[in-house]
Amino acid sequence: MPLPRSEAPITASAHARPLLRVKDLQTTFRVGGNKFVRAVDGVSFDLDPGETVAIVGESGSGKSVTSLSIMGLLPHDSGEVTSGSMRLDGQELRDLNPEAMRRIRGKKISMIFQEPMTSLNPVHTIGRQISEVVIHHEGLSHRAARARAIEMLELVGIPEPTRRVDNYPHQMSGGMRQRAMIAMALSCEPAVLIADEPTTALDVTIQAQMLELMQDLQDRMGMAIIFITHDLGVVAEVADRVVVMYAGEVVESGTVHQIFEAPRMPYTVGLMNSIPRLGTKLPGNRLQTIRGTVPPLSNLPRGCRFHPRCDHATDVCRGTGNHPSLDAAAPGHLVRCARWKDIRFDVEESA
Ligand SMILES: Nc1ncnc2c1ncn2[C@@H]1O[C@H](COP(=O)(O)OP(=O)(O)OP(=O)(O)O)[C@@H](O)[C@H]1O
Repeated sequence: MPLPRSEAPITASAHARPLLRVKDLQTTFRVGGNKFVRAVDGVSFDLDPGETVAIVGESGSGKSVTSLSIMGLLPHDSGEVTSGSMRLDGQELRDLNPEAMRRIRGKKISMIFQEPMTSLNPVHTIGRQISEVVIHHEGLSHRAARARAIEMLELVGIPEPTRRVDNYPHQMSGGMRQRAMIAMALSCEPAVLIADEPTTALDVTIQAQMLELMQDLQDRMGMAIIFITHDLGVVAEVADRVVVMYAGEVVESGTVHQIFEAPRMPYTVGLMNSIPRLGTKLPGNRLQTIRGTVPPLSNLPRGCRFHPRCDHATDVCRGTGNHPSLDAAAPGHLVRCARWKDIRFDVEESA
C-alpha cells in the first residue's frame, strides 16, 4: 500500500503521543551563492519513552544533520530547517527561540559525539563542566553540583570519582573521556539522548563496554536514545527500531526484527553484507562492500537515488519522475524501493 510521502508515519509508534515526533523534516544548506542542497529530505520517525531508535547509513547520508536539526545546533550561517516538524513532548522545537532551546538542551535532550573533545572543554576540569550543566539547569549550589558530578562519574564507572572530578580532560584516557562526556550529557537526566557514533573511535573492548554502559543507564534512567551509526552490527545489539537513511532520505524503517530478518531495500541488505561480525548469511556468504559511493547532494540521480549502485535496478528505478515513495511492506515496516515486491533476499541468521 503506497503512502503519499507527506503522510508516511515512519516506524509506527505504539504510543498515541510519542516522546519525540520528527515529521517531514527538511534541512537545507547554502553551498555558495544561490546554491542550496537538501541534506535531510522529508525525514520522519517517532521515538517513544525508553526506547532506542537507530539511524543508520553510510557517511554523508544525513544522519548527523538530522540530529543537529533536532538539537538546534546547525551552523547558523549555512544550515536551516526549511520545513517539517520536531515535537518533543508535544512542544514544537522549531517554535523555540535560541534561549528557550538552550534551556531544553542538556535538560530534556542531550547529545554525545564520536569525539569527546567536541563537548568537553580542555581548559576546565571535568567536575567543573558537569557542575556548570546542573547549576544552569537545576539551580543547584556549587557544593551540591560537585556532589552530583562525583555521583555521575561513579555512575558511568569512572574509578576514584572524588579524585577524577578534578582532572582535566587531557589527564584521562580516551575511554574515560567518553565516559565523562556521557556523565555530563546525562547529569540532568534528559528524556532523550542522541548518541552520534559514540563508539566508533574506540577500540573494540571499550566499544563493547560503552554500549553496555549506555544500555545500563537507559534501564536505570528510562531515557530514550537516538543512536546514530554507520554500523548495522552495533544496531542489532542496541536498537528497538531502525531508520535507514540514504542521500538525505529514509529508505527503510521498521523494528530491529523486520530490518534484520526481512529487509526489503537493497541498500539495507548492502549495509548488512558489508559487516563482518553481523552473522548474517547471504548467498555466497562473502563480505561485500556496496559498489560506488553516496552521490553528491548537488547531483542526485533521477528516479531512485540508490539505483546507480543497485544490482536490482531496472528501467522503472531510473526514470525521471519515478522517485519511489515510502510503502508499507508490513505494519510498521516502510520501504522506499520501486521493486520491493519483486525482490526477495535470502537472509537467515546464523546460530
Ligand atoms: N555545514 C555544511 N555545509 C554544507 N553541507 C553540509 C554541511 N554539513 C553537512 N552537509 C551535507 O550534508 C550531508 C549529510 O551530512 P551528515 O554529516 O549528516 O552525514 P552523516 O550521515 O552523518 O555522515 P557521517 O557518518 O560521516 O557523519 C553531507 O553530504 C554534506 O554534504
